Amino acid sequence: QDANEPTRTGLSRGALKRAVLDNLFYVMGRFPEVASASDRYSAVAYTVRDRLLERWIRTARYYKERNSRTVCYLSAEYLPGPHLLNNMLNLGITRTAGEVARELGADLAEIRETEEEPGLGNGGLGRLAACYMDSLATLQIPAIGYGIRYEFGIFDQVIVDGWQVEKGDTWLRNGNPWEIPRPKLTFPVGFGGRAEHYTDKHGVIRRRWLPDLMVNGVAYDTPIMGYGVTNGNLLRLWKSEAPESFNFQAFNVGDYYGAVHAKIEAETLSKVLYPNDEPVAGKELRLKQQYFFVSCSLQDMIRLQLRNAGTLDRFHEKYAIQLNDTHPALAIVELMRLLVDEHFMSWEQAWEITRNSCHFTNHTLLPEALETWPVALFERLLPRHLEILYEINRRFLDEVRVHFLNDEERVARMSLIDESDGRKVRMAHLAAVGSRAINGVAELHSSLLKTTIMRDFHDLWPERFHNVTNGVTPRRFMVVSNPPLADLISDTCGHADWIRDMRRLRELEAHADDAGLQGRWREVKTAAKGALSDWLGQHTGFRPDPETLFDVQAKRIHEYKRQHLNLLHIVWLYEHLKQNPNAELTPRTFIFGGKAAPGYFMAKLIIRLIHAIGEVINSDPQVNGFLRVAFMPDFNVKNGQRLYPAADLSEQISLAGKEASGTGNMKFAMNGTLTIGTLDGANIELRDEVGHDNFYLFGMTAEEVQQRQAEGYRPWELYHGDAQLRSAVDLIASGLFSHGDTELFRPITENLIHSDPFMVLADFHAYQERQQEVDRAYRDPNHWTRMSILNTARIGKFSSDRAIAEYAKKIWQIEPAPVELAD
Ligand SMILES: CCc1ccc([C@H](C)CC(=O)N[C@@H]2O[C@H](CO)[C@@H](O)[C@H](O)[C@H]2O)cc1
Repeated sequence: QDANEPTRTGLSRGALKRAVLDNLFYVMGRFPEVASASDRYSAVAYTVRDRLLERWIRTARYYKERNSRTVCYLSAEYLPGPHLLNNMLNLGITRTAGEVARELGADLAEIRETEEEPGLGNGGLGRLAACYMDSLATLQIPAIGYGIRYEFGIFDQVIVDGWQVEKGDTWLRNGNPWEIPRPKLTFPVGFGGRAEHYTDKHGVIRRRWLPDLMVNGVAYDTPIMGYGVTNGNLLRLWKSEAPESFNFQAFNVGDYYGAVHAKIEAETLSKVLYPNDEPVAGKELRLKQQYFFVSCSLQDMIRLQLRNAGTLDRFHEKYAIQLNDTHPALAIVELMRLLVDEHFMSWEQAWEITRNSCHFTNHTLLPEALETWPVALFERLLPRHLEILYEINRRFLDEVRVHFLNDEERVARMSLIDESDGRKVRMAHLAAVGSRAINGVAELHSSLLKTTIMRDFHDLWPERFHNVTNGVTPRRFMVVSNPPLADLISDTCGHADWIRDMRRLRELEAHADDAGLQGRWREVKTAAKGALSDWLGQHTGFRPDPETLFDVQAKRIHEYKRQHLNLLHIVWLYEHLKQNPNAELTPRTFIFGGKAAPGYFMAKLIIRLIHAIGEVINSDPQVNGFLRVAFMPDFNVKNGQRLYPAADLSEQISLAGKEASGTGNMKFAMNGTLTIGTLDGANIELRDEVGHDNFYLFGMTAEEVQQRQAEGYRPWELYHGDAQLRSAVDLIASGLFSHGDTELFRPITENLIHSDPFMVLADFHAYQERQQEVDRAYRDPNHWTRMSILNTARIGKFSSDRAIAEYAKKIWQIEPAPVELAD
């Protein structure tokens, strides 16, 4: 360490080593001999954090001085994953940190295992928000990610006798070195009460809200650094607290519960994440959570703009607000309330500012996932907002009537209020009316948006509709997850620029048939499979054989994602092998991963069936040389990073038209995994990019699905008409996989025969045939490896950098604000 290198921010091995020991001593109060793994992790984390803060503060000062236009990403969910290794990569100190750890007799791999991830999300939507925050910083676009600092994130999944059991996610029990509490940044948020007229000091009659319950929102900031740049953006998450945490009066009269009641009440707001990736009707706390973080975020944005510009007149020029699905859609009404009621703007000016500030992304077409809230709940919780919402609706429907004469049906269809069965607020309609841009997350999804759930709005405002196909960050899902592959790619391409510009991966194409590269490519994959097998061995007691084909389906358990189609094929394969012991088959291990929403019975039963089938097959000597089934418990970002590098085949088999995009499909393909999938979501674009010969396609198209459903789908006819299909279904119903209990899986088999809403039986044969093709192809390693290399080489489009560059150009009209490290 040279003498004048600053200790707190030096990046040399000496400086880092000094800093780790200092943090262990001065922050953790430990010395190496007695330090625990978690102490060592914290000491390293604080060392890395110090080096982030310098760049972060430099960025914050730069943006303030220029009052740069800023993206405000409002999301009820974020899945950033473990921070340590990602931040080391962004600072370019991964290798040095590894050396320092070794010098201190520690092991970076052990330290990284210690880190708890902030599981502040359910799945795709939450992880996408995190990928986008990474790319916004890397593209040097000023951005603030606003959300909720749930004390308990998504549950930890443990499997007990084949059943999912949810465990509380105590991610904060060892503290969180990556966040900076901002107690001074506290905003009041009201609930309930009533609205009234009053005359202001200028004699103007105005409207105001008198809530009868107040809570405080306190900010917690997490730096989000860019890769290879100085820029660092902000993830600002809100924690709810009671304005007065202890009521002494109550205490003095011995009402001890009363003394802390308000505190408990208030803190429940940010206590726990709703573990469903589809709405549960009328959950009051969920609506309160949504309003809580939206109000804190908008009050903070107004504070910053008044500080920097002294006026709100150009609020929409300063901020591009992105609504991550309908969960933050209340932002439209709350911004109107703040501008009109608290900053005394005219309705017209406030509306111009609001609808030119907001942009809305839809992430699902599933009717049950479109949020609606009972008007009665609004009346009670947010009376002033309901008034404003009625006024927005009145003016909007006038516009509809003018545009579509004599079409009251359309007016009723488009209204923000669904007048049928108990009057509900349609949050997707509010989001559309109050936004200047509406986008889907893959080409098929965006076009289905315009022809189905948002059809009327597209008829009215075609210019507002866009598509921005999802993307994922290569930093976490290639370089951090799969360093050997990243090194091999950089060696082959002769540069690491692909990490910043994934189109450069195309340079791999020329080497796809190169025996040397092919050999090393297979070694990297096999090593990753070995590491995954070891982890599964330790955590489930079953260690798959890395020599088998790893066929992986990892995502939330949901019937539209059709994990049960995968299982039906496995049962068919099992029966086929039992009947044809000499059948030629590539030894394969089917690996599943994914959480089920706690209240979703069928999803939990599917997890039980995966384990039941695995138990029988894995212990059947007649087949277990060729067929194995494994379940990775607690699928999350951290465990996903073990899976993506280790898969040979990725299952993207949703019913066409149901998966908005999918992002796991991209993460697998980036790591040289081939895909078997339907023409759904981003699968379509992925297949077009990697080449139709390098993708295993099967099944109906979205049109064919719609048509088949329109004609009336009768799954029982397929069941009765196809012996192979019937025997596979019957084998599950027979009790073979449930110790003779023919009741346990009846809900699944009955559902398949009598309703099969996601048309598993209709796509079965196409799927089974395509899987046979996969089986044959895998036996030709050169051919398979060539396809694997071409998948990685041609995956550049699916970088979240490309997606964010598209949002910046098409949706937000924002320019980068590059910050230099030195003045
Ligand atoms: C109110 C409960 C709730 C929670 C989350 C959601 C999300 C919209 C569900 C979700 O995560 N959707 C997924 O979003 C990904 C990112 O765009 C897409 O890639 C997936 O296809 C989509 O299912 C809906 C309803």
